[in-house]
Amino acid sequence: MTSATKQTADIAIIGGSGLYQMADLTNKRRVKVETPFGEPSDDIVLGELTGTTVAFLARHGQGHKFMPSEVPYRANIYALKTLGVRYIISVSAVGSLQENLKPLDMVVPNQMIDMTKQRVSSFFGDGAVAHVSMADPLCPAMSEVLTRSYDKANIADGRCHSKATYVCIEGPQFSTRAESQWYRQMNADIIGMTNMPEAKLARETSIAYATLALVTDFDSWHPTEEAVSADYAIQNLMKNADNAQQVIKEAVALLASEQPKSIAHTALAQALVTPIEAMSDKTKTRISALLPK
Ligand SMILES: CSC[C@H]1O[C@H](OP(=O)(O)O)[C@H](O)[C@@H]1O
Ligand SMILES: Nc1ncnc2[nH]cnc12
Repeated sequence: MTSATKQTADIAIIGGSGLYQMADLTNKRRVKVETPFGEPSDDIVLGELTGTTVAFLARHGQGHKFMPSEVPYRANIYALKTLGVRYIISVSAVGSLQENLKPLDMVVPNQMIDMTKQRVSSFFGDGAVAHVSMADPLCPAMSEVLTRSYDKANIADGRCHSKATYVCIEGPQFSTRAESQWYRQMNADIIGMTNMPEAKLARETSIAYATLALVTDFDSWHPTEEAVSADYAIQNLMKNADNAQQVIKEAVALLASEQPKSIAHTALAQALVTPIEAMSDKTKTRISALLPK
């Protein structure tokens, strides 16, 4: 099968707020994927980017219909797994919790703190137990590719920072000033509402996952900068969406040519506690895409 007609992809992009499509994707075909966990946020768009087939999924759906708590995270990740995806580039708007991370900067975080409260964060259960390692929640090899891609893209505005901690809140409301200060005391650097449980679920499916975070605001802690509003964040995001797509293009080319090994690719092999033979047929069917063949 030529890459132009492939219905599978090695690399996926999950586009967050403000990134509902990729301008340079060619030969687009929309794929509806049903999963045992329901429907994904939207059709998945397969297409070619710099000669490589990629899968694009708008996290909040076209028209931004799903709140962070409502995003069907399990269906999204499971659907990408069934398309053969091994690398997910997650693109996200974030607030800055540090003076040196400024709107229009990009950040490739390496750590996460999960402060979400009402999200299902595992594919397991119903007689199947697995405990994947989340010590390094974002794939180090892919993150290194993202920072290199930023340098290759020659972005005129802002800077790129790495080794930062992303704190994920439930939302949809932004944080109070007291909460924002508390996250700073936790040594969090950036704040968002979506990358958990996405990163946990990706790890359970053995897909490498890394984040390109676009700084849009100073959240609510800053003594002189305006406290974040959706309008303010989206205006800054729109200024940076084209730049993000240039970085993604470089990253896709590097991932396709280098195919980096990821700690995620073998994550489930070390984590499954329940023998497959001990699982019910119903459970095995439900998580079949995850289980070793
Ligand atoms: C519109 S700003 C708040 C919104 O943006 C971020 O979403 P995403 O990670 O999908 O870019 C943040 O988590 C909130 O959902
Ligand atoms: N300050 C903020 N808090 C949570 N999510 C965000 N997304 C963009 N800015 C944000």
